[in-house]
Amino acid sequence: MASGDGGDDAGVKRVADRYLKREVLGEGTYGVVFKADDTKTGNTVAIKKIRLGKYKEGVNFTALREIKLLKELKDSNIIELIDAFPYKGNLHLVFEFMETDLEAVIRDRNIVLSPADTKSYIQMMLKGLAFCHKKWVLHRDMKPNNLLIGADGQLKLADFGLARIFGSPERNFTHQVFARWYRAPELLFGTKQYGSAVDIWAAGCIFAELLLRRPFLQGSSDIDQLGKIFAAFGTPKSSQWPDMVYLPDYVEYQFVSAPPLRSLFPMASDDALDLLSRMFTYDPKARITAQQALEHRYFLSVPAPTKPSQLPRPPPKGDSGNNKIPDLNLQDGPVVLSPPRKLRRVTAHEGMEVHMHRADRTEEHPSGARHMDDMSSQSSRIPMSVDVGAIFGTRPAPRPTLNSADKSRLKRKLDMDPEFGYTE
Ligand SMILES: Nc1ncnc2c1ncn2[C@@H]1O[C@H](COP(=O)(O)OP(=O)(O)OP(=O)(O)O)[C@@H](O)[C@H]1O
Repeated sequence: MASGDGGDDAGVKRVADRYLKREVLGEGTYGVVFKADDTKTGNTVAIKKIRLGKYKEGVNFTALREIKLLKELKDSNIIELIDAFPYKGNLHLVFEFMETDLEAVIRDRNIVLSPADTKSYIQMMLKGLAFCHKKWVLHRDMKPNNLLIGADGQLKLADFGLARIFGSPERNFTHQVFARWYRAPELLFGTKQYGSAVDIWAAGCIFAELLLRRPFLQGSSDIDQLGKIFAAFGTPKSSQWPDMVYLPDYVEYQFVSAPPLRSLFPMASDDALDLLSRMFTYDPKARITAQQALEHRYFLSVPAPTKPSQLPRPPPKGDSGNNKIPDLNLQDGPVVLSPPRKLRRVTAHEGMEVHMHRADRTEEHPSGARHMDDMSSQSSRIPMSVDVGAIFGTRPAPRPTLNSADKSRLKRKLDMDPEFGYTE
């Protein structure tokens, strides 16, 4: 039981005269989440207690106004934000309670997902995205554990808009590294001006993960993430993505051609592959939108999506052993696994990498936007031989081979990113 909110002793605590706080459900990027009873409605809710920290000053103004907007986002595929209030120095966000999430579905080895089940989950995800994008709200942190599943089987997007309001104040190693796997290439190239296409890329990664039953592109650093993307889809040509060369962290990679998508997803239908390729379009301006994706023939062709109430689901969280994190080396061959949340064993080296990335990425918020004209268009050539097999995580990603000129040009990158080694 988390402490410090309510007035009473051990056991149930009352929060803001309305909620009876029960057990802690977990801790995420923004703070602790606990289960509670809403005495006003009799419903079970999940309360996210956000440590305001350095955002204390601003939260009363901008953040609370934005949160008010989030409360108005009501859709059957979005987690409802029921209430929001500051309490004892923390902001409390009250959400409808959900039994499980897509991460638990993907990694549950007892669950067999039929093509119709996958289609149903993807359709619900895209419906939620399309609704929010229509209202100009981005998610920015799409990943399987942010797709919650209710007792009725409905999948709902959680944490919508929070990344924009709060940034990633407490993003630690675990949260940073797994969020990376879903990052769009424009974000990895350091764009400051991004749009709903970043959510579509992430949604494509989640689609792929449902098909493969393991994370698709498991980069160990931002550069390695790009390497994994290029190994899967080929290096982008400027004809495919004309604005790419203007992005702040753009570097030119040695050309790698794309393997057939079919070779990466041998079991997927042609329609599924076509939709995937449109979600993984490099140029964010040309990437399919959520609404267009919903109109794609994948959703019109057989099999029809499974009804949510008939979808296979793991037992509700908190039931025996369901929350155990498997003890796995992520790069050791194909495993049924989605990003584990509470992987605490971090080597000093990995911790250092995260620290460096955090420092490097502090200006991600749109308020720090630089105009494209201000951005350096100088590029460095990184000869890089990428190995398609590496994207399956069966062996480490190949090291790029650099000559001395490359080395000095890339010194800054190497300083930032100890994972990015090189060989003579
Ligand atoms: N509405 C909800 N209903 C039930 N459980 C929830 C709800 N929201 C969050 N949880 C659970 O609370 C825990 C913490 O969730 P939170 O969203 O803060 O972080 P996370 O999803 O684990 O990681 P991240 O912050 O990186 O997204 C998780 O176990 C999550 O499943």
